[in-house]
Amino acid sequence: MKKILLLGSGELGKEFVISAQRKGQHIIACDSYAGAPAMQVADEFEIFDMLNGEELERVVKKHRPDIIVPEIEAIRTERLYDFEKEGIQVVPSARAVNFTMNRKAIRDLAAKELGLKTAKYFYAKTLEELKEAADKIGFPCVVKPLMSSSGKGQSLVKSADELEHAWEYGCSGSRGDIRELIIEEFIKFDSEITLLTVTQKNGPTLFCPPIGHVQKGGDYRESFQPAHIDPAHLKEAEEMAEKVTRALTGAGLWGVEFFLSHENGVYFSELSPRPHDTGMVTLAGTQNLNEFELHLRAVLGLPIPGIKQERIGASAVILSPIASQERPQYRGLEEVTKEEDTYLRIFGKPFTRVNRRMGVVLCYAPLNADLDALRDKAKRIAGKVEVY
Ligand SMILES: Nc1ncnc2c1ncn2[C@@H]1O[C@H](COP(=O)(O)OP(=O)(O)OP(=O)(O)O)[C@@H](O)[C@H]1O
Ligand SMILES: NCC(=O)N[C@@H]1O[C@H](COP(=O)([O-])[O-])[C@@H](O)[C@H]1O
Ligand SMILES: [Mg+2]
Repeated sequence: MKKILLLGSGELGKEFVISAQRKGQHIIACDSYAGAPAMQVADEFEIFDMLNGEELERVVKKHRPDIIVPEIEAIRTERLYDFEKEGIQVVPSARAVNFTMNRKAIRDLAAKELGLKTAKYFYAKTLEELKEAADKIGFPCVVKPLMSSSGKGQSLVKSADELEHAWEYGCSGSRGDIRELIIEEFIKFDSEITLLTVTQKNGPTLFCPPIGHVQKGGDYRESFQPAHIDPAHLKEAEEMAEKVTRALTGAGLWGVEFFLSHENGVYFSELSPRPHDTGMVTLAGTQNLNEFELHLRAVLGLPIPGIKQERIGASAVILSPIASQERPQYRGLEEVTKEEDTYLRIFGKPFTRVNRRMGVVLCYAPLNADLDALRDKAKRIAGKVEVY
């Protein structure tokens, strides 16, 4: 049995804990608030600010875990190098977690060192620098904080007079104390995918069938598997995923994000060194092993005999329309449960924010079924669940 310290306890962590406990592991779930989803199913929990290095060290010293599994980006990741030196396994590696928490580190590694194709980009430390960069990139362009996730602080800028707002919005949506943004060329992609990639301690890098997804405001709304893409594009994406995960080092499951364009090919966007929100579609049984089980096996160095697509699947999110400190309630459970081949996962978050993701609807069908119809079904059913 291993002692696993989970840093971040959202919906993705909750599923990971369930997989880990089913294999007899002991989990301490951490987050900044009480009653977080993964804490509800873990063996122990700790509530503290994971961006605070001293606090992080205190918790690591207290529990002496064998393995640290980061579940979010907002962690004092520099400290992870020390823990790794002391012999604790950091997942997938301290380097991977440290590089991916800041868009600058991962983007420069991918574009400059590894030569992967990405959107053109610049960094800006002031509004003036942002304006100069926008001049070079043109409109529309995308502005994001260097440190954020789930679309926080992100804006699509259509003209120069929107830059000031994008600057303010980006700075306010930034985690931590740095005031620096990335400005990117807007890629007119035809589709986007997440390529779940598994790096192993003893074994080759494995790929899941590609997951297609749709985002709104930088946050995922629906995903489906398999995405039907050009085999040449898939091959290119797999090669890029292999390169970037090798450069970041370590064992685990990664969500590697790409934009696909018929005209311009494959662009690397970014990656998570952990299960991906769009990968929740694998909870519909689309594969023999879902993304959380794959992550766990890779982390523990257990064999993965192969990844097989068993059926097609679609996920659609349930967002909160309200902001409240009260425990949320849900209407429409009968509406969902009367549907065939459908699962509902309410994450159990103890309070709401506007547009906070509270649950997901998962639908599946045989491999030869119509994927578009399945996507519509998942969205229709998710629309029947009301958070209040
Ligand atoms: N340069 C771009 N051109 C076109 N669309 C973009 C660009 N950058 C981001 N987007 C859109 O915004 C979405 C979110 O962007 P990105 O993945 O960089 O943000 P994020 O906050 O890290 O999201 P998450 O943490 O949920 O993965 C992308 O999936 C894509 O739909
Ligand atoms: N795109 C990253 C992502 O989906 N992360 C997932 O969302 C949780 C935070 O949710 P919250 O903001 O509702 O607390 C995280 O803990 C993780 O499970
Ligand atoms: Mg993303």
